[in-house]
Amino acid sequence: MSYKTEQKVRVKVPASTANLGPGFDSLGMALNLYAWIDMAISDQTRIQLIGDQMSGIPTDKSNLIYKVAQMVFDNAGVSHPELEITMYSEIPLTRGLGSSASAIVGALAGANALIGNKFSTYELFQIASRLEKHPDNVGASIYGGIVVAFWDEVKAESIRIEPDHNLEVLVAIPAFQLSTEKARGVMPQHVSMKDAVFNLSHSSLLVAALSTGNLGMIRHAMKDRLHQPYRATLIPGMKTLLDECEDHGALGVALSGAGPTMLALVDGRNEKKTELEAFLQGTLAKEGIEAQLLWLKPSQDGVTTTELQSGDEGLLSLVEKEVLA
Ligand SMILES: Nc1ncnc2c1ncn2[C@@H]1O[C@H](COP(=O)(O)OP(=O)(O)OP(=O)(O)O)[C@@H](O)[C@H]1O
Ligand SMILES: N[C@@H](CCO)C(=O)O
Repeated sequence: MSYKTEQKVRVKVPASTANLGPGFDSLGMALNLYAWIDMAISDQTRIQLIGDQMSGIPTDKSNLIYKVAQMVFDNAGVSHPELEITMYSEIPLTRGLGSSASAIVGALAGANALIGNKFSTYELFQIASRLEKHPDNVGASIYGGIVVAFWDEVKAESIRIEPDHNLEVLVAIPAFQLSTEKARGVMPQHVSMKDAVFNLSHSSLLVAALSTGNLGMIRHAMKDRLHQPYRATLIPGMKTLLDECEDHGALGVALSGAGPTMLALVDGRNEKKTELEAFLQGTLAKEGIEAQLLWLKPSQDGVTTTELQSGDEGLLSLVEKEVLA
């Protein structure tokens, strides 16, 4: 079988926040912070990573994006061992905003586009869930919006929910990194039936609240007993934020993904935004943690790809001119 081979593609992929509190490994929301990847089949592999977020990421064939792209080609039965890859990302690395999912999804979409989109979006979601081992971040980065999903180690299924147009997101991104591996390592192997029921009822209610635009219900629903109490030992100040953010204007608060970023959902019409900012930053500062605050929105768009023409400007030039959008 032969495929139309594109020369060069550009992928834009959103960041994501996983869990939203009780929806451990099953709820994700795409955020309007993005990574871009240019990918082309080449005669020699060259990997260029642009920007501060990329520091420490390898630029040889051990790079995750290169490896995931090769997996797509192998699955399709084609061989393109040499690739030219350029990536620029606004998504902070290893902070709980889905940087690894953005790399996996971006690589899958880019490589798939180069071979004429042999795989459907659903098939890419299956591969991405298998690679990431949970579908929440990758689902949001692929489909955009809010994604409810499961992965049972054989297949993944998901439904997208449209985020309420008043929903805004304030994130506090600590200066330190926390790997998902480490944050999963502090969780117990078994939980009580009581805690399991607590989470399934709260997660179900949260999904219903988000689906119906019942923003007032979020403060009751966004509570978790499966992972946050354990992970709070890794992030000083987290327990205070979980207990008190709602008194300072948040609709609800959670650890973003595996952390260390803290995330507050906010009604855009709320007048206590400055108070919430001060509370988040002040609480972390009291523990000696420097944190960057960012106001974000849910990203309606999931991953997108465009075919580049020979005259199109490269990512580096667009980043330097600050016109990348
Ligand atoms: N652009 C990239 N290229 C190659 N590897 C990357 C890239 N982005 C992330 N990674 C890999 O993913 C790791 C971070 O994944 P990890 O799951 O620990 O955090 P995260 O994805 O940022 O947060 P979370 O999964 O909690 O939302 C990095 O240390 C790096 O190994
Ligand atoms: N659901 C995952 C997201 C982080 O990758 C976790 O909380 O470990």
